[in-house]
Amino acid sequence: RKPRYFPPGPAWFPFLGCAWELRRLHKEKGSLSEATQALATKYGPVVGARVGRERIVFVYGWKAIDEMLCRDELNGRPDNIATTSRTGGKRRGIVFTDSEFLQEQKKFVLRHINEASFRKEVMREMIEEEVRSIIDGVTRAIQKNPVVDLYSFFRIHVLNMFCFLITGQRSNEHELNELEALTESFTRNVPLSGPVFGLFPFLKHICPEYCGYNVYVRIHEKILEFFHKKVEVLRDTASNRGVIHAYLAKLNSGHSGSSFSEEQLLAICLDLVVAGYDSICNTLKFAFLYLILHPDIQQKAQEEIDTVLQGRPPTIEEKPHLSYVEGIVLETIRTFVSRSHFPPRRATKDTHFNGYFIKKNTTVILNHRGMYMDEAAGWQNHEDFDPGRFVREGNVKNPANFVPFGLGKRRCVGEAFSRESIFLIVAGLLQSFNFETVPGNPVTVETVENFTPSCKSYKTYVTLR
Ligand code: HEM
Repeated sequence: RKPRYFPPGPAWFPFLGCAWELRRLHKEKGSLSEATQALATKYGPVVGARVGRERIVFVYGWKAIDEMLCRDELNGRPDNIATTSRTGGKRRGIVFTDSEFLQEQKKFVLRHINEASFRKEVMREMIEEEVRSIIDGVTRAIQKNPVVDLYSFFRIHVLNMFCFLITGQRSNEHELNELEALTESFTRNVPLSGPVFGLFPFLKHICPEYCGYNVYVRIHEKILEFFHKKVEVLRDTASNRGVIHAYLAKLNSGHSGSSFSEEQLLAICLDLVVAGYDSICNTLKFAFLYLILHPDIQQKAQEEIDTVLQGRPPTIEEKPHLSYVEGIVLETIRTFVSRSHFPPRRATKDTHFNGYFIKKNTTVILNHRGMYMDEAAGWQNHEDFDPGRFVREGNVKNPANFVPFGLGKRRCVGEAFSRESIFLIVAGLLQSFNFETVPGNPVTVETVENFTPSCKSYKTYVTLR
């Protein structure tokens, strides 16, 4: 039964709740974020629903989400079979934990990621070298055939950057291929909307293979096992870099606190790769899709790169002078995130929001679309790809209502790493090549919903500049 003062929404039917209506809207609109936008249009910015046994509140629009992001009692994460079966039946990691446990672990990881990433010369050099390797790879490929799938070039190099962040070491080709296959399988098997057995847990007992439970557990076990092997190798290696090393040092210090454990370390590695890798790769996939669709934007960025860099390779130090290229990065991130929701939240106690009652343990889902694809939130011509909206008088302007990495205690831990690595790859490739559509191969910006939003695979006609 609906609790009193629960937000308005579609009718609840026995057993399924509103699952059928959500599925219908999803099909009709083509994406989950547009489906929940349609609910907001009908019922208002805060919509109440039930799917299976879960009560869900969907929140839409900048005003409501801005308020919600800073409410501590709405900062939890769901505690259900989907969030625990990924890590041996216990809540571990960062993405799906909360309370004091999360605070202690997140503080530690954030400090080490930020130290390991762009403030450290060695990480910066590593990323710049990976960008050079992408450029070399594309240069070699187009000598044989100018039509290439750029995405396949990014993936392995971006993965190498991640492994470096986590392990402090370069990974060999065999390891990268193994992790690449695992993340590929993860993306294919874990939908954007979460696994169906998370909402209908009994399916795990009736049809564990068919409902995706077995593959879900298997794939997480394999990724954890990959990092377990890494930890064993790094345990006896003298190094002062990478999240694993810092975490092991903390465990051995005798002052680690009860939330620290080796199982938790493995879950953190899993979270970093799963939460971040696909997001960076798909943002890059969208960036080059929009660039081939807008030769004028490409040309303007190249003129800026040529004027500022005078042939030098792009570096992070030069970023403030390449505001239009940074505009491309921000505009791509805007179009990428607006195709999805924030990771689900949970009310950690009974509370009121926008005049409605939200019971403890209700799942709360915030829609990015209403924050960045809506004139009401201040985005004029929001469907257009326009990097200029982030540039004013030659400087990057980051509007206060542009928070694609979140705000407050649950803010993304990979913001700096993402922004810098995407910038270096986009600037490096634009400096070296021209990108065009392939004649006879139409491309589309339609959303494909994998674990993170993506677009259909496309090929690019690439020539050296
Ligand atoms: C384009 C790239 C990315 C975007 C747009 C993005 C966006 C986000 C957003 C919106 C959240 C949720 C914030 C919230 O719930 O309020 C989040 C959480 C998170 N992100 Fe990212 N992210 C990106 C890349 C990365 C990378 C590269 C990493 C890892 C190095 C990463 C690790 C995480 C983690 C661990 C969380 C969970 C934080 C928490 O639950 O407290 N993300 N991200």
